[in-house]
Amino acid sequence: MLSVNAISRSFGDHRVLRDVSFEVRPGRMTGFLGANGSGKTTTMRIILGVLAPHGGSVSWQGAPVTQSVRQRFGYMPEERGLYPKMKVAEQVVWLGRLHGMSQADARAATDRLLEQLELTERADDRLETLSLGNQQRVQIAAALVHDPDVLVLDEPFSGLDPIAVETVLGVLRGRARAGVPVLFSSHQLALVERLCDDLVIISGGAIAAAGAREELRARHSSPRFELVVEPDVGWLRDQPGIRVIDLEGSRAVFEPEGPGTEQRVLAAALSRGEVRALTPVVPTLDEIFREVI
Ligand SMILES: Nc1ncnc2c1ncn2[C@@H]1O[C@H](COP(=O)(O)OP(=O)(O)OP(=O)(O)O)[C@@H](O)[C@H]1O
Repeated sequence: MLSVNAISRSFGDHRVLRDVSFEVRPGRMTGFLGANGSGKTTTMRIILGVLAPHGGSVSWQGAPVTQSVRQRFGYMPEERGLYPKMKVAEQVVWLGRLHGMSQADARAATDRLLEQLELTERADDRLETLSLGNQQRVQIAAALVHDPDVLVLDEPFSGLDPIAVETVLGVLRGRARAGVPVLFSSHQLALVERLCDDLVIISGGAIAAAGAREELRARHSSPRFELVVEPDVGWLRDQPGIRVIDLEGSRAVFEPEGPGTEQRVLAAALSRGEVRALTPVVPTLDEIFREVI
């Protein structure tokens, strides 16, 4: 497990991170969310040792992260640092070699990754001749070539079309299933909602919420129900013990003020006519995000 333990960091007088702690668990995709400037990239840079924290530490498997441990991390930085004039495969092989791989192992891993990322046909093209989305896939290959123990990816899905998102997602999920902790930042909440197991939400340099996605959902949801009836649900406004959130025509969303109240509402609805649905409403990640930041 990768643990971030109470890290803090300032730039001049600007305190950018305050006591940031969270865990990235093996085999899980952890989404790192926060508004622009909230401290995601700074946190990731500290995890990778590109930047030193002013307080706190980062540990891997319970021990402080050293440079040799970091050699086994895979990082996709915000500033995409590949060489535009170098050929795609040559570049990924070279990065594998920098991580200590033999030429043959780096070549085999590169070929495998380029195939998984659907880039085999571009292997001998210079990076600058690829579309931005394809360059982004090469960045993913560069982060993964040495089969890292931990993956830290800054916005790996930005700029990818929906098909490319699925391709990259398949590759990352494969690594997670093999037991690798994967931390990735993203502003695409619908995407994060679909693909992450755990969430870390940072706001103004401090952790606003962290935990398993479903746990966070449960914690941040006040029980709400959607009721759909025939013909009209206007009578719901006069029901005691509930708060009507939204009502239009035959559909309404309400919050029961006490346990079991929704059953009384259901009985009232059935006594008036046809009930099409009474469904619990689960908050979206977008709603949770707005609530906690
Ligand atoms: N090298 C630096 N020098 C001065 N200030 C910095 C430096 N790096 C980051 N900051 C400041 O730290 C704050 C957090 O920046 P950071 O890049 O970590 O945010 P972020 O959450 O990754 O944002 P975004 O979603 O926009 O990428 C910002 O106010 C930024 O201006």
